[in-house]
Amino acid sequence: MTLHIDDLRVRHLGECRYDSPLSEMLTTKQTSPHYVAEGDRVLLEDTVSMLAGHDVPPEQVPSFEAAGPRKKTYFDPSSVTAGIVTCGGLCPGINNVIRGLVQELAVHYKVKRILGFRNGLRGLTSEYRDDTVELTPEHVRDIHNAGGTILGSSRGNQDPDEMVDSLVEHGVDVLFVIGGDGGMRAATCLSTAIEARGLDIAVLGVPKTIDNDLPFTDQSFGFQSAFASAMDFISSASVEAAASPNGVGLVKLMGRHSGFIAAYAALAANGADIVLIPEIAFALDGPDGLLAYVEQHVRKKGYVVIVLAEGAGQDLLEEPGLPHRNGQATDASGNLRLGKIDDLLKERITDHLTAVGLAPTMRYIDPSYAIRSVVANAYDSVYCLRLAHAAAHAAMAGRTEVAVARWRRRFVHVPLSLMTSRRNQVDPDGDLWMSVLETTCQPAEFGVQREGEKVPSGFC
Ligand SMILES: Nc1ncnc2c1ncn2[C@@H]1O[C@H](COP(=O)(O)OP(=O)(O)OP(=O)(O)O)[C@@H](O)[C@H]1O
Ligand SMILES: O=P(O)(O)OC[C@H]1O[C@](O)(CO)[C@@H](O)[C@@H]1O
Ligand SMILES: [Mg+2]
Repeated sequence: MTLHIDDLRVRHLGECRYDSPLSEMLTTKQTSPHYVAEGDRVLLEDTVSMLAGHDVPPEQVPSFEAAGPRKKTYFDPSSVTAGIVTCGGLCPGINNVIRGLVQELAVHYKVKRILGFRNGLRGLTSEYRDDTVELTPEHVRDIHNAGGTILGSSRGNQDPDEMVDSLVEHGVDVLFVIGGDGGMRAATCLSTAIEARGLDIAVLGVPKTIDNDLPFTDQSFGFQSAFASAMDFISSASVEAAASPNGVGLVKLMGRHSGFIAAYAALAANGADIVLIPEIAFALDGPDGLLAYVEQHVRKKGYVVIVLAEGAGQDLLEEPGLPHRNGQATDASGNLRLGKIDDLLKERITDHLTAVGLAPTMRYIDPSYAIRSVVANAYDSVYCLRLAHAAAHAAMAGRTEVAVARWRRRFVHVPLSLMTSRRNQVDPDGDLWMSVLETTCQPAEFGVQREGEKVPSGFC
């Protein structure tokens, strides 16, 4: 997808006319390796060859608006009511973001009021819109010490107009939506409905997902805490498998369409022999298939450790996502329910190893929600706080239909249209997957050949 600078432009509600309470801090600020001055932009691409591909002057090269405080604000802070909503699956650090928003808005901007809508976007429907919670610095002082979200979350679709009615009823001027891809889509719908009614309400997204599947952000908050937690389960599976006759350690991790948690956790644990992710198809049978490789491993090493992303190998299940597998084809938000690839692998590996005289001891671990309900680690805590600051500044400056993100280590404004334009996935030709292959020594693919390519039989 080739992007033009216009694709990266951010919507403004209007001219910034009020002196920002932070303006004094900004008087001497200039762009440096550690700061991007107001008005400067952050490049989308970062290699010489990619930049050389654009035959345009530097100011037209695709770039993001830099995040951060402005000298002037669009809103008069003292008259602002802010709303916060958290939606979708849990993710470490949501409370940190809520806390950071409340502190920045209350302490520095001294906004009039901050409302938390409860239980996700459901909290903006007519039925639940009065079940709000007033958020103050005192209220949020210690919430970063707990996982989850103090506001609650949910899945399920809501009518944008009904949600806008709730914002109007509560006099909300800026709404912060902390959500994943679905949440960012919902924020876009809300913003469209707000614009259609000619209302002056800013909608800001703070991208949240342990799957790290949102684009145009280096990594999403909470991802690091989640894969650090997943790492411990891989280590446990390795210990168990190594101590068992023909041990098979199988760890299933979250990751519907993107295998980042599996890849990073496996690298962190550095004890996995095989990593299977949704982005790379694999065959079970045949001389280059997964089962033959597992057998070879168990014969040579005595055990094998497999890290499996939940969305991997869905094509191997007869009817992926169909009702009989999980009761319903999709969840309340329309996300496809996945087939149980872990069940298939357990069965096929056990059958295969038994047939070749290596009856296995299966050590299966599904940490499931345990990795996303943890408290944010120190890195994520800092990251969440800084994202919250960036979101508060963007809102007060009248930016709307935009998400805050960290891009190549700088904080930037990403139009929601871009945030929802594609999915971030592990690139089979990228250096992350190369590191996984170097670490596990597994072949680049199991029995599935790309056109005109010979499948290598492994590095080690
Ligand atoms: N395409 C869409 N258009 C409008 N709203 C949507 C859309 N998809 C999801 N939503 C809304 O966004 C909310 C969150 O979506 P979803 O449950 O998919 O989680 P998410 O934000 O993607 O988070 P995660 O994937 O990390 O769990 C849902 O309650 C739903 O109302
Ligand atoms: O059971 P829930 O809450 O729908 O969440 C499950 C999904 O949420 C995620 O954590 C994030 O979308 C996925 O990895 C996982 O499949
Ligand atoms: Mg999602």
